[in-house]
Amino acid sequence: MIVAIDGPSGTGKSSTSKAVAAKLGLSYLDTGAQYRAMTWWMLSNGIDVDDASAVAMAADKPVIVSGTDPGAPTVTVDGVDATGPIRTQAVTAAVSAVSAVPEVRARLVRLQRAAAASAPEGIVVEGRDIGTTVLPDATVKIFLTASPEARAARRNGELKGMEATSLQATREALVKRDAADSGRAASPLAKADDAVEVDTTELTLEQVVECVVTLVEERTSR
Ligand SMILES: Nc1ncnc2c1ncn2[C@@H]1O[C@H](COP(=O)(O)OP(=O)(O)OP(=O)(O)O)[C@@H](O)[C@H]1O
Ligand SMILES: Nc1ccn([C@@H]2O[C@H](COP(=O)(O)O)[C@@H](O)[C@H]2O)c(=O)n1
Repeated sequence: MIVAIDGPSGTGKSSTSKAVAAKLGLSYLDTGAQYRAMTWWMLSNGIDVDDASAVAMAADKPVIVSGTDPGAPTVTVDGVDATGPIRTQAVTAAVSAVSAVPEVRARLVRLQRAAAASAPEGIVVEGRDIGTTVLPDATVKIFLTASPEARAARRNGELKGMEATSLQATREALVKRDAADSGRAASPLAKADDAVEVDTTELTLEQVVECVVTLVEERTSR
C-alpha cells in the first residue's frame, strides 16, 4: 500500500499525510524534510547553494536518515537531529535551489524508494514528485491544492508569536517557491495524470483526512 501525496507548499501535505498514515497504520515519509536536510548540510558546510556544480559534487556526502513513525517524524544528518534546524528561514529560502540539482534528487530518490520498499504495512509519502517520478506505481495518488491566500493565512497562524511576517510577504514567499519548484527541469512539482486533485481551500484538516482515507478505502476494496 503506497499513498503518494503531492502539491504546492502549505496545502496541508504533512498534516494530512501524518494523520492518514496514523489512521491506516502505515509508515510516513516527509521527502521535503530530506531536501531541507540536504540544504541545511550544504549551508552548514559553506557550500554556495547557487553553485549547482558545487552542490552536485557534495550531494553524496551527508548521511540523511528519516524516521517514518507518523507520530514522531524525525530526520538526522550525520547522526545529528536536524528536525528543528531544517525549518529555519535560511533553509526555506535556499531549498529550491538545492532540490533543483539532479545529483541531489538522484541521491534522495534512492533513499525514498528504499523507505517505501521496506515499510512493513505500507507508507504515505509526501512531496512534489512522488506520483510522477518517485513512486509512479503508487496505490493511490493525491494532489492537494489551496488558494495562495488560504495557504498564507495557515502559515502565518503557525508563526504567531515567533516572527512578525505579513500575510502579503508569506504569500509572496509561497508563490515564489512554488514557481521555482514547478519550473525546474529535473522532476518538477506536478500532478500525475492519474492523481486525484483535492482543493483544500474551504475544507478543514479533518475533512481532507477523511476524504483521503475514503479514497484509499475505495481503491483498495476494489
Ligand atoms: N485543511 C486545512 N485547514 C486549515 N489549516 C490547515 C489545513 N491543512 C493544513 N493546515 C495547516 O496549514 C499549515 C500548513 O500545513 P502543512 O505543513 O501540512 O502543509 P504542507 O503542504 O506540508 O507545507 P510545506 O509543503 O510547506 O511543507 C499547518 O499549520 C497546518 O496545521
Ligand atoms: N518530493 C519533493 C519534496 C520537496 N522538494 C523540495 O523541498 C522543498 C521543501 O519541501 P517542504 O515540503 O518541506 O516545504 C520544496 O520547496 C522543494 O524545493 C522537492 O523538490 N521534491
